[in-house]
Amino acid sequence: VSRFESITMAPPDPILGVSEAFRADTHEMKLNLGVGAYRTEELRPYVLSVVKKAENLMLERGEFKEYLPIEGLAAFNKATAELLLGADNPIIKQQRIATVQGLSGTGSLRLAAALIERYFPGAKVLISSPTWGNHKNIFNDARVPWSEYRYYDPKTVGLDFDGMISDIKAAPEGSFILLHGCAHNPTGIDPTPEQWEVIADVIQEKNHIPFFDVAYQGFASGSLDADASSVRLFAARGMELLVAQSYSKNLGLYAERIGAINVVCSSADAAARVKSQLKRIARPMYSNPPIHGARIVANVVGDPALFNEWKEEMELMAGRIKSVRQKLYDSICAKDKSEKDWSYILKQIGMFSFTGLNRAQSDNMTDKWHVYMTKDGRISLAGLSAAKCEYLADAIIDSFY
Ligand SMILES: Cc1ncc(COP(=O)(O)O)c(CNOCC(=O)O)c1O
Repeated sequence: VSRFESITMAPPDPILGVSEAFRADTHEMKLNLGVGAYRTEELRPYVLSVVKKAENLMLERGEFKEYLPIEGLAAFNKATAELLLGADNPIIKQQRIATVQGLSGTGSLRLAAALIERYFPGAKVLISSPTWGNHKNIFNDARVPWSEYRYYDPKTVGLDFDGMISDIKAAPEGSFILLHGCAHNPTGIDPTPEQWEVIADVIQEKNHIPFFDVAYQGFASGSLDADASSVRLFAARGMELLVAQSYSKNLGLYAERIGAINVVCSSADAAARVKSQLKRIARPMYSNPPIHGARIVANVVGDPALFNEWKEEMELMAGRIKSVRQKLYDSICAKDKSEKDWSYILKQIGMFSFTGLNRAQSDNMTDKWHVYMTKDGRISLAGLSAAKCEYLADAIIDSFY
């Protein structure tokens, strides 16, 4: 008998498991709207041309593969903080931001969770209901207690703003409030600028600590600055805050695992101490981060021509998703004879659309129509081509009624 007899089979991941089921399906019309990864109109993965150019540059230079410092590549850390806050943000000159390169967004969130567990015993993290499937796992494994704030209103397929505010108000003083900087996953529903102001007010009032998860900067609207406006609003108020970043989507560096954790502090001295403890957490966890993705980001941002080309490519990606969102909406409206108002599909932003389909209806999408999506009704528009919108509209209408 094996010594590992007590280890049971783990269930498939709610998001990544969808792709496994998709691959096993042999139906010719199958459609993978599960994982949040960008696809071209031909439904193929996309390596940005600026990434290829940067990699060619790096190959020509023949760079070393020595260990990075625990905190990562300095040029990357500088670039990522400037992208987030704006290069001319006084916080950067005042050295009030602690930036540590992390293993993409997930690893950066995990470093922050470990810091909270170690230095804020008993503090809770409030996460949106619903939220990205891995948030709960990250805080559970880091032994950080969490609870949910209301976010999605199924009646309006919109934001339950009053519920969100009252839950944040009701949380114990000094809680961490996890906020999606832009392109909320899975709902695609973002607060308006006015609502962000109120969210900042209540967080300041209750002495909470804002904790942003920024996984789609530039990818949601096509503009790096617009997509960082929520974070910059809080920073401009002089609030201390945490921000996890990821370059998986906006630079297409998914498997390179490149991101960062940023902690904006009220003084340079506090930032230095926070950075030193983030390093102390990272060292026994993975010692130091991978260099390739960090160099790509540093090279793209560091070269004005490449930086501009990257911005154009982000607008292209965001643009394709916006147009396929519009085409899906038009296809549904053309087919659906009921009075149902589907405009929520247009109001949502970013890679995902929350269709409002419940679990049974989502199952029908897969079982009958071979459309693969997460069971919460989320579809990744990045995996949809204009050519497939009619078919998807038929599937959605069939599943809804
Ligand atoms: C809100 C959020 N935070 C963090 C991340 C972290 O991504 P990564 O660790 O790749 O940077 C992601 C990426 N999710 O993409 C997979 C999916 O939802 O289908 C994310 O959506």
